[in-house]
Amino acid sequence: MPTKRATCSKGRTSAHASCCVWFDVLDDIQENLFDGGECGEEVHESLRVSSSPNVTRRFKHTYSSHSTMLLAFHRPFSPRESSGKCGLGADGSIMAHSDVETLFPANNGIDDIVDRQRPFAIAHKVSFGDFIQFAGAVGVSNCPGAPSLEFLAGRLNVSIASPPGLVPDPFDPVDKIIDRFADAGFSPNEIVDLLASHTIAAQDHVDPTIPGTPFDSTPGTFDAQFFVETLLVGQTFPGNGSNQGEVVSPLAGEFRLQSDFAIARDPRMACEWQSFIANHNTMTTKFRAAMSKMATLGQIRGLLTDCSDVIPVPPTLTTKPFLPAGKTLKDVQVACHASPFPVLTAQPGPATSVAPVPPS
Ligand code: HEM
Ligand SMILES: [Mn+2]
Repeated sequence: MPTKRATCSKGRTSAHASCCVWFDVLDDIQENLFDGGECGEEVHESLRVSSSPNVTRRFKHTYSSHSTMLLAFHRPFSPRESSGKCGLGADGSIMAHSDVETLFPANNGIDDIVDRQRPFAIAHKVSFGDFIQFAGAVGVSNCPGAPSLEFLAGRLNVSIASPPGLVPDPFDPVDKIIDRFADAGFSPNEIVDLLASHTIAAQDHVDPTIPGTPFDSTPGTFDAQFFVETLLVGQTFPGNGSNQGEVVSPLAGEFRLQSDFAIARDPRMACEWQSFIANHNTMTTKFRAAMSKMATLGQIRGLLTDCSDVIPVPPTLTTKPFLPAGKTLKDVQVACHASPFPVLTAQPGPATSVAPVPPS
């Protein structure tokens, strides 16, 4: 029997009438937080994405997945254990308690986005916890190649500030990172799944002299380049030399986190890492699943309403993973020995440098 869909603003429909408010939030943030929501189709194929404010920045300024991670690590106190009073977990505490949580070193750079998001949540009378997840899903949907993320609404606007030290730092040893994620219920492979996010990411604070330095040559595209380029032999620092949590990168203008370098080569995770290079669909499917899991930590799924039909469908990816110009297979430090390294075409021409992501 066909169920009747609720009609929301501008004739859009949702399975649940209570989801209609999110179409209005969508319009507002695409226009006023994401610069019109155009995640530049022009971005998707180029390492020279820098001339327009691109999706990486938007992603950061709307998402800060580290806030989600932070929330995720509230896990030890589930709603049940805390007598149902506080919706701990993905509860929006970073927005309600930004005075405390954005000071944690691992949340470096998150304060500005939290401050920019908060008024939207208040204006639309939605909870901080819901808003953070929604903005993340909408931000990702602006990136070509990304999955359309699940979005469930209904987190209470009640939270307590997180204790420090729960979110991993880029200089943490792999064992410690695995432990932190395990505390939140994530397997080593799921860490890799979540790290697909670093394909649309840049650093501002590890080396503050070169803000906007991306982790792969295509920070405007949700592709597998991050998984390719982290396996290349490192050569130079893009900025002023070695910083805590930084190791040499293979391309001028590209930044490499020590944690990404180490996880890519760790025998527990190397095959998951390599598998995404040849299979974009696996990468996005697993990223979506891990993000759903993270977004509902500390929540009871059955008490939330599925508003995923409000999230836009991301543009499709038209590129395939490649070896950056000047690189050959010999430059790849293959770390998975269970399956052959995928065949990649090399970008023609001389080596080029990766353009920084401009501040918005
Ligand atoms: C393995 C643990 C992780 C470590 C050690 C780590 C570390 C970092 C660091 C140091 C930065 C640069 C921050 C700055 O200087 O501004 C960064 C950026 C970023 N990370 Fe992670 N990360 C981890 C996992 C994750 C996860 C699980 C997600 C999302 C699911 C994520 C999403 C991002 C994004 C989107 C950015 C880019 C922000 C921007 O473009 O400005 N990271 N990460
Ligand atoms: Mn990319």
